Amino acid sequence: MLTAFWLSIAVVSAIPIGKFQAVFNGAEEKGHDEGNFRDLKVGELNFLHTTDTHGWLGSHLTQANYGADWGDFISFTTKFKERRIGSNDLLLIDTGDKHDGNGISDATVPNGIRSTEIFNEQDYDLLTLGNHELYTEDNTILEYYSTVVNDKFKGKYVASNVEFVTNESEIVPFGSKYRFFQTSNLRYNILAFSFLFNFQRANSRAIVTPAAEELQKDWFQEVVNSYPEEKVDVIIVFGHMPITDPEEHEINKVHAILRTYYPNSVIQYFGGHSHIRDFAIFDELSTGLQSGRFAETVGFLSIDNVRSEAPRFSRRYIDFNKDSFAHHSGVNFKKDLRTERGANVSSKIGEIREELNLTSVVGYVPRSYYMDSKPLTSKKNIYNLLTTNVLPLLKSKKTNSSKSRFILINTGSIRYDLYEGEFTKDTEYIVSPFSNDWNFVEIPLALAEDVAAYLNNGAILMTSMGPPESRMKAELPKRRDSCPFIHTPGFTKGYTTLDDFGCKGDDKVHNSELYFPVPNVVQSVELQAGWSESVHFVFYSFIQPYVINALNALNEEKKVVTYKFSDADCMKYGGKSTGELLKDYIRSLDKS
Ligand SMILES: Nc1nc2c(ncn2[C@@H]2O[C@H](COP(=O)(O)O)[C@@H](O)[C@H]2O)c(=O)[nH]1
Ligand SMILES: [Zn+2]
Ligand SMILES: [Zn+2]
Repeated sequence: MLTAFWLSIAVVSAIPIGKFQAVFNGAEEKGHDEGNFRDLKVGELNFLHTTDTHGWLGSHLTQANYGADWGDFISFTTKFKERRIGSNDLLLIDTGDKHDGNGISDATVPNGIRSTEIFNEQDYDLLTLGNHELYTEDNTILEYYSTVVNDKFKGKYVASNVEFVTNESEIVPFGSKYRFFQTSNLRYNILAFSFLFNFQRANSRAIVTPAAEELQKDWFQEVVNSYPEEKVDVIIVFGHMPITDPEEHEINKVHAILRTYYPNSVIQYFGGHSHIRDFAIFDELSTGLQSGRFAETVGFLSIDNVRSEAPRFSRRYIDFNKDSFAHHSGVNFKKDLRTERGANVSSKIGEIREELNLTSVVGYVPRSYYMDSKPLTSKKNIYNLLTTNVLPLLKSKKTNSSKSRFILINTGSIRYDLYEGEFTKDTEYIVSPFSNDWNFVEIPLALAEDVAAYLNNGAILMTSMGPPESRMKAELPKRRDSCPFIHTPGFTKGYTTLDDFGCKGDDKVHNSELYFPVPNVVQSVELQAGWSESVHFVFYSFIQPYVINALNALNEEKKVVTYKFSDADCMKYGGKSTGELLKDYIRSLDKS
């Protein structure tokens, strides 16, 4: 397999990049190439952006690159504002997905109830929701009543294309449809919108309208009438929507619509959902920033000459650690970074960890297992571990050892590498946070044996089955040249991000990570000797629609059965979750 180095990707923009490079001349910043920091270029209007934090508020305990917690982040933004911004302006923005992926958010019922208190300690100027706030009613209700209507964020929580169904079954906006305000120092007139991507799996308490459709509604026309171009300095469009979207191009459609009303305005995008660091040039007056995932990154963007015809944009991806935070906020030592409020939040996080027993040890992981920096065939690949040693441990009342069995999972159900060392209660939520039911259908082997291949070749499924970042990485081979592959003794592994401004966006030079493509689904196969009329085909309830679709498409072609598959054919299989089976496997290693 050709080794595909993961470095990130260029962006599909509406107009040939070459044109923009002339406008953004010298955009490829002259960042340092040795082991010290690439600095931030503070401008008139500055932004710090987070997205897809997924409950990672307590730092990455095993990765120093991301060793700051939410309290340190609060200290950083305070010090950064005090010491670097001066008479300019700074806006803090978040673009959703705030649980599902860490014990601090997921070890409570409902998940997020304690982590939301911590998250909301940050003084965001603009915030919104992601699809993970809409999978379950509990999460949606919690998000609405704890954050949307929280006085602290009055007017600041914007969701232009999402509505909430209240307890009284009334349909109301999920926050503000837009926000018009002036920045505190330079009094820039800001018009802000927020769009969630076209997420169609929302629970009954929320309604999502595709962004382009939403912009046809009267409310938007009224906003344009109230705030015509001459009254607006900058339009901010922030939301849980990828900045680079090679499949749906949703953000490009939004941009084209806004440009018909605001042809000469600066439009600044902040995106999320695909879990990558990214920066895109949309046109001479418009760029987009995306700031990774899991509190590994604070995205920085500045705009200078805001009111001119040639605004200048600068971006930086800040590693979420105290060295970076101290350096960029201009304090000499990490100890000087701490603020009282930040310190209080950090100690609250420690209390929650204790209270939720997150540090309790289940077993010991003898070696690290990776999602995509080892190939699927490697014993160090986590999907290889699951399909070989873990999924076959699944037992339930339906298990019939005389029957062949397939167990299929979507690779997006695994959220993080499994590192060598203690497997704690937190590890289960980090690696496999979704509490999915196991369902099954009893089908002929002739159909069962082709389902995985079908699901792995269906491009349409890319957007909702695989790990979020893999959707973009899979596009890698079609992109422009990648960045130099860095392997320098003493450097730590981390991100080297290729974006529309080149390869020097990361605030530190890191050794590059290898990347190997990840399919949409993987499966364990247990074929019993002898011919068995039918097999048990077991799968996550989350992917049931895709399994039914695959069976009917395959049967259309192979004519194995004379009926169409539907939900009625799917039965509960039962048994332990993948996270629990993984714990059982790790415990068994201790005994051997
Ligand atoms: N097996 C499950 N996979 C799930 C579930 N909810 C989400 N997912 C996976 O996550 C991505 C979306 O994650 P995001 O952070 O990019 O929004 C999705 O495409 C699935 O692959 C679940 O309940 N079970
Ligand atoms: Zn996410
Ligand atoms: Zn998302």
